[in-house]
Amino acid sequence: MDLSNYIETIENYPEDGISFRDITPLMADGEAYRAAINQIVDYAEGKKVDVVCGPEARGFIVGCPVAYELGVGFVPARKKDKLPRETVEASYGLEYGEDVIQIHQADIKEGQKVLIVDDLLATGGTVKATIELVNRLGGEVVGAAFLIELISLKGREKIQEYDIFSLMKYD
Ligand SMILES: O=P(O)(O)OC[C@H]1O[C@H](OP(=O)(O)OP(=O)(O)O)[C@H](O)[C@@H]1O
Ligand SMILES: Nc1ncnc2[nH]cnc12
Repeated sequence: MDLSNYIETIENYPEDGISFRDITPLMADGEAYRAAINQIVDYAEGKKVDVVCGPEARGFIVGCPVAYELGVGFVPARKKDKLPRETVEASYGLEYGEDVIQIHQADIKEGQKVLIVDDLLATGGTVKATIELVNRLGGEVVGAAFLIELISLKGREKIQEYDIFSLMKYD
């Protein structure tokens, strides 16, 4: 199954010059969604993952079913002021704009093996900030998995010391 058939490209969204890669057609198709999740689960097998961590919002859509299939928990990295308990936070830049994400301090335990999952790797700002938070809490990042990687934005270079997996590559 060619999963790229389920990705729509919208030019000049949300800003001029951005080619937005929309994953919602893939999510809307049960077979394609399952195939994509299963490929990330296959990648994660053998890594002894204790917990999956995914950034809001699209990281939840991809990360939660991966965690469920692996039989482990899911830790949300949320945009600022959405989490009610004590948090750690990091700010970051992305392809369009900047943001702050937070993780509950209590959600990652010292020594846990953490798999980061998101829909898309662009500049790498989001995943780098997420990794930084996991590391600060004593977690060990064992990999980062994405549906889509935007090669020309070189996000991979920001996290080159980590094991990175992506299902589909675009310029
Ligand atoms: O590699 P980067 O340059 O950091 O870009 C990738 C991030 O951008 C998108 O999230 P966005 O912040 O747009 O939030 P959303 O998931 O809530 O739409 C996407 O889901 C990734 O998390
Ligand atoms: N080009 C893009 N398409 C979809 N989501 C994105 N997040 C950051 N850049 C993106």
